Amino acid sequence: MHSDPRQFAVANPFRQEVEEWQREAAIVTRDLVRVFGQKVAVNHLNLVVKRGEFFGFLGPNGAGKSTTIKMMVGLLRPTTGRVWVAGVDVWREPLQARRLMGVLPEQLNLYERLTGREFLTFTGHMYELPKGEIERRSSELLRLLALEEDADKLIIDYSVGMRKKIALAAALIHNPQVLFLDEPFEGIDPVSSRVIRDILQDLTRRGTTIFFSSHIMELVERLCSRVGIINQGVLVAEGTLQELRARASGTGDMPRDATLEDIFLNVIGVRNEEHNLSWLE
Ligand SMILES: Nc1ncnc2c1ncn2[C@@H]1O[C@H](COP(=O)(O)OP(=O)(O)OP(=O)(O)O)[C@@H](O)[C@H]1O
Repeated sequence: MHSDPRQFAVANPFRQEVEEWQREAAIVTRDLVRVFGQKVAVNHLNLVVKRGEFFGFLGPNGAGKSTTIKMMVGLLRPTTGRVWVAGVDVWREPLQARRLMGVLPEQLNLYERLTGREFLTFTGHMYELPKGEIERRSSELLRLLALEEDADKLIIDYSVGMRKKIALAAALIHNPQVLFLDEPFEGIDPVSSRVIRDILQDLTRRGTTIFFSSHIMELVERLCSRVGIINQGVLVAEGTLQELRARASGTGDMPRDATLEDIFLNVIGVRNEEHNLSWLE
């Protein structure tokens, strides 16, 4: 181990090259670890997400998805390891990193006593956007996300889906380079779900990188250019859907037209067994 970075620079002749691809990538994690007591929630995660990718992050309940996202966005300090977003070290230059990213966390931390519109205005000011621009972007986001009618209602009176949508609007208002979304479609109705999908696809076409976690396999299959699967804190598969399919069918376990759900269940080791309650006759 090289604890002194200068020592590392001398010892590692590839350092410059490494730093170059780090700058070019949208997200890089190196040996990311998070331990809670005896529990290793994330175990030496090494991941590279390229700019403009729509990356789906999958895993069963408790696999480590939210913990990973929290470490990536600066909400939870890693036990060890490092994270770069758009070339910026998230834990060494947190303010600079925050400007480049939009975040929809799992647990929404909203200002309940503000109206939806006030919350967007507040967020826009935080990112030092000009007043006129904040108004323009807020109105457009509220209209697109069908929140116009409730824009002047307090957030405390919003439904689960409305809260998610206003949080998403706040994550988008500064036009971030990298967007982190933890379960963005949970609690969202089909109409808004379609709108959000369209917005996200448009964003990636314009070069935004999206890293999102979801349990909705069909959506991930439809939207994502690449997928990572985490199980018990370990990244167990990663690639395009075609690559994952080819790998799985190469082992003889999967048909060539396997769905993402088939691949997911196979990778995390769920066999095709009957699941019945013994006491139901
Ligand atoms: N603050 C915490 N204190 C202790 N343990 C935690 C804490 N946060 C997460 N964990 C544990 O870390 C593991 C990973 O949790 P995490 O929330 O990252 O999973 P997840 O993949 O997002 O799950 P889900 O799909 O259910 O949201 C779990 O075992 C969880 O109990």
